[in-house]
Amino acid sequence: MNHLIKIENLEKHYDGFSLAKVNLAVEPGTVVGFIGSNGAGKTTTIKAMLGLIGANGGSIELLGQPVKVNSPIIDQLKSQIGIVLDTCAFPSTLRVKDAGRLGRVAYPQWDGPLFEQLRGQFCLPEGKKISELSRGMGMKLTLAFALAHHPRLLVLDEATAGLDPMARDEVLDILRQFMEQEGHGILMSTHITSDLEKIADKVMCIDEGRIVFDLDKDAISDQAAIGRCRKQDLEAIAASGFFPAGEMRFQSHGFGTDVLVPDRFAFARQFPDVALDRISIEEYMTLVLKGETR
Ligand SMILES: Nc1ncnc2c1ncn2[C@@H]1O[C@H](COP(=O)(O)OP(=O)(O)OP(=O)(O)O)[C@@H](O)[C@H]1O
Repeated sequence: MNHLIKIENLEKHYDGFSLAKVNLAVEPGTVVGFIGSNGAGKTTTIKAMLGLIGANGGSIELLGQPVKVNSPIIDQLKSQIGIVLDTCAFPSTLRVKDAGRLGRVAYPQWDGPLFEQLRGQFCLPEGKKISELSRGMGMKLTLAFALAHHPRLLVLDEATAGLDPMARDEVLDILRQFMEQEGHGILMSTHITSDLEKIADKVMCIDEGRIVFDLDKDAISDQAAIGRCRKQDLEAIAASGFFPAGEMRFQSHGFGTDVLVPDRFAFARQFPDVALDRISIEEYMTLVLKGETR
């Protein structure tokens, strides 16, 4: 199968920060959520992937083509990739309707009626200047622009940040429609992990420039859990050898200790008296990034 995105061993060094051999893949038919704390390396990965900044090592393939910084191949691929970065990409003096004109010039397969439909759906007045749009409206305009040239791949960096909950649901519906078409895929970086609960197939987490987990969402939503432990439960679990040494992750709080349980079924067989709750992506990430280990 041809990957839409295939990054292997990507390295990028800044003063005080490095991307350390990042691997990332997006296959056709999948939505990959890319999460991590502020400054973890999401935007750096995305920019290097799109050839907007140079990399110090590794390989990048977009739609099966090798990519390097400023490579002309990016221009050729541009028509097949919709990009929404975390800022509105249009000059501030432009009006909303001018964005449609730009699209017509930039993309041979530009779909004016689709742009108009999305503009209406997103309540973007055609006469408004870009400088007069709210942050959320700017993101909606960029998304409409990205979708109206019928890309196969969407790359979204914090694209739903700044949108109210109803607008986010609307955008997620549009992304679902986009995914109904064969061969399409999305890479979306976000801090709003509840959006990923609704739409992602895979979730990748980066921390200090390293990928710390790369999982099918079902491995979190269906397979994993939080064990709600008392002190004596924690000791019994630690002593049992259920988790290899150093791989039990937990966080203590006033009411007891939460343990990250990767396989709820195996855990329940061995510790039937420990209460298990479903785990959200956010809780999973917090336990991996902030939990103690034993
Ligand atoms: N042009 C640059 N020069 C030097 N350091 C940079 C540059 N761009 C980013 N960095 C550093 O790289 C690190 C990763 O930043 P990046 O923007 O990739 O994080 P992020 O995961 O997207 O964060 P956020 O969630 O806050 O958007 C940070 O420490 C940042 O300061």
